[in-house]
Amino acid sequence: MNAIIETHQLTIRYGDRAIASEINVDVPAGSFYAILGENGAGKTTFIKTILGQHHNYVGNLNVTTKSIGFVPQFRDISRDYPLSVAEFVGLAFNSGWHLFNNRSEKVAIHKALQKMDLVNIADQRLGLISGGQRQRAFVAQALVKQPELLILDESTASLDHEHKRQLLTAIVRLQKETGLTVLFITHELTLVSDFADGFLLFDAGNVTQGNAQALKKITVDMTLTHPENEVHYV
Ligand SMILES: Nc1ncnc2c1ncn2[C@@H]1O[C@H](COP(=O)(O)OP(=O)(O)OP(=O)(O)O)[C@@H](O)[C@H]1O
Repeated sequence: MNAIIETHQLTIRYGDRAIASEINVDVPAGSFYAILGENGAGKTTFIKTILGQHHNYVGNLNVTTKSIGFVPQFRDISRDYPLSVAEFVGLAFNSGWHLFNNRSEKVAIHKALQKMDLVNIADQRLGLISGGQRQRAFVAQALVKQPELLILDESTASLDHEHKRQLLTAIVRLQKETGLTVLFITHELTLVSDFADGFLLFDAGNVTQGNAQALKKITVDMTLTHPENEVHYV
């Protein structure tokens, strides 16, 4: 299968300091990959490099698409946030706070709302819906331009178990139906091992790649070693 992201001897730095060295990975187009690693291991910096926001690297990085939707880790939405869910999703087409969307944009917004099961609450204010619904709205905004690659940074971290699974189920359905490639940064091994086709593990400056079977094995090993909390050790 074709790789959507391929690296050869890629070393990513801040200043002179290597964050991750000699990365050799290839993520197949249409796959769902978990991006794993402890806090500070370099996951976000790798993603920024893919997004073209971080340029301090040597070696080869080949990303075959420019059509990338990104759901960042932190988004501060207060209860008095003024936009509706649909308006928020439509911001993907606008710079600043210009809220006019033309006809084809409105169709795309509606499709993205449908994909994330948000049509029924499209007119509700983003600040007043539940955390799970809000997380789906963030994903819908990233999907509105129909990206080939969707990158999610800890999008399930604040959700309860049921809503974590619901969000991942919706994303995997899209991945299978549309051929979308998904990179999912997470610390939640047990959760993601039920969904992912493979993983990239950032650990002490090295990056290893593995398939779904290897991910299951890591998950079992980690939860046996650290039964009290699977989350903090990856
Ligand atoms: N702007 C920056 N300048 C210098 N060093 C940075 C900068 N941003 C991050 N770093 C360092 O780079 C390393 C990797 O950080 P990064 O945010 O990529 O890790 P991460 O795996 O995404 O962590 P987390 O799971 O906590 O989000 C860390 O040691 C961090 O301190």
